[in-house]
Amino acid sequence: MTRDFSQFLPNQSKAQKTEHKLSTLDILGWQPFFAQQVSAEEILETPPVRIIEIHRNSLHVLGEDIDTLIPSGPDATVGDWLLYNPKLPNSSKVLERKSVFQRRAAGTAWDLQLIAANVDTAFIVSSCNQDFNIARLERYIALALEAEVTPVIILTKIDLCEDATPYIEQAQSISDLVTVVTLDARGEEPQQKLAQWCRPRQTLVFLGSSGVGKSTLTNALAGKSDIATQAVREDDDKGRHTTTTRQLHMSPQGFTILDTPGMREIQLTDAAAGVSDLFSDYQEIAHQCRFRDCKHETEPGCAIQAALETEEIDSVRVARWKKLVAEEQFNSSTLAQRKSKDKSLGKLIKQVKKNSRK
Ligand SMILES: Nc1nc2c(ncn2[C@@H]2O[C@H](COP(=O)(O)OP(=O)(O)OP(=O)(O)O)[C@@H](O)[C@H]2O)c(=O)[nH]1
Ligand SMILES: [Zn+2]
Repeated sequence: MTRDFSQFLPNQSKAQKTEHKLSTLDILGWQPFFAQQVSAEEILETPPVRIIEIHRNSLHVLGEDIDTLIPSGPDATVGDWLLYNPKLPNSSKVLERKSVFQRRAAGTAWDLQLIAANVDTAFIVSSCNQDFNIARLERYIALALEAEVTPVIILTKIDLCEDATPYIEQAQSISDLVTVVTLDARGEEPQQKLAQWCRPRQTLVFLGSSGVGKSTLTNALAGKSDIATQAVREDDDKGRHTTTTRQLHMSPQGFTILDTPGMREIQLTDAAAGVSDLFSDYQEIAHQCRFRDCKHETEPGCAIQAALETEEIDSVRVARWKKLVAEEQFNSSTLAQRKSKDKSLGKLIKQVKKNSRK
C-alpha cells in the first residue's frame, strides 16, 4: 500500500509567500490544520495553547499571553495543541494531531507512549565519519514517515572529510523521497541550506546519534536570540527544586525546534506503514511472489529472489529491508498480543464480577 505523500511532504510552490508580522501563535506553530478544528466562539472561551514541556504532574503550555502550568490530565504530549479551559484546565481539549511520534514505553513492556506531536520536518543527522550507518538512517526515515513527518537527511562534518561523495551517494540511494543536505554545522551553512524547511509556523526535530551535531545545528538555527522560555524550576515529590532543560526553541524567524529526551531515545515501533513507504519498490515486487506470506528466502515463485538473480535489486538493501520488516513485526506483534491479552483479561474480570453479583 502506498500512501499519499502530498499530505506531509513539502509543497514547494506554497513555500515562498511573503510573511506578515508573526503572532505568538504563528511562532508557536499554529497552522490552518488546527485553526479549522475550532470555531470563533471556542477560541474566545478556550484559547489555543501548545504544550512545550511535560513535567511530573503538569503540562507547561504557551499561547497568546499565556504561559502557565496546567495539571496533567489530558492525554497529550509535547507539541500538542490544547484548547485551554481556564476554569477547568484539566478538561482542556486536545486538538487532532497533524503528526505524532510514539514509542514503546521504557520498562513497561509494550505500551505505546506519545513522544512528540505536530512536527513538520525531521532532520535526520549523521556525520561523514564512522557514525554513518545507512541502516540507522533508514530506521529514522521509516519512523518519520510513520509519524507523517517529512524526513530530511543532514550529513554534517563535511569539512572534516576528504571526500564525502561515498556518504552522499549512499544517503541518496535510500529513497527518492528524501532530500540529502551536506554541511558544516558550525557557521552560516545551516541557515542557508536548511532555509526551505525553517519557515514560519514550522516545527522541526533533530534525530541522530550523540555527537553528530544536533545541538550545534539547533544553536545555528535558533541562534542566540532564541526566545524560548527559560528552563523552569519545579518542586519534585521530595520538595527539591529540579531544573529541566529547554525542550522547545523558538526562532525569531518563526519556526520552532523540539528537543525532548523522548526524541533522543526513539525506537522503531509500529512503523509498518513507514517501512513499506520507504521500501515501496520492493513491496511492489513482493506482490508478485507466489505466496502471500513469502519470506523471500527459498520459497518457490519468489519475485524478490528472481529480481536478485537478475541483479535488478541490490542484495544489501534487500537484507536491510528484511531486517527492518522483521524488527517491526516483532515489536508490533508483541504489542498486539499484549493488547489482546489485556482485552481477554478485562473480559474475564467482568465475567467474574458479574458472576459474583448473582
Ligand atoms: N568540524 C565540525 N565539527 C562539528 C560539526 N558538527 C558538529 N561538530 C562538533 O562536534 C561536536 C559534537 O556536536 P554536538 O552538536 O554537541 O552533537 P550532538 O548531536 O548535539 O550530540 P549530543 O548532544 O550528545 O546528542 C561539537 O564539538 C561540535 O562543535 C561539523 O559540521 N563540523
Ligand atoms: Zn518472495
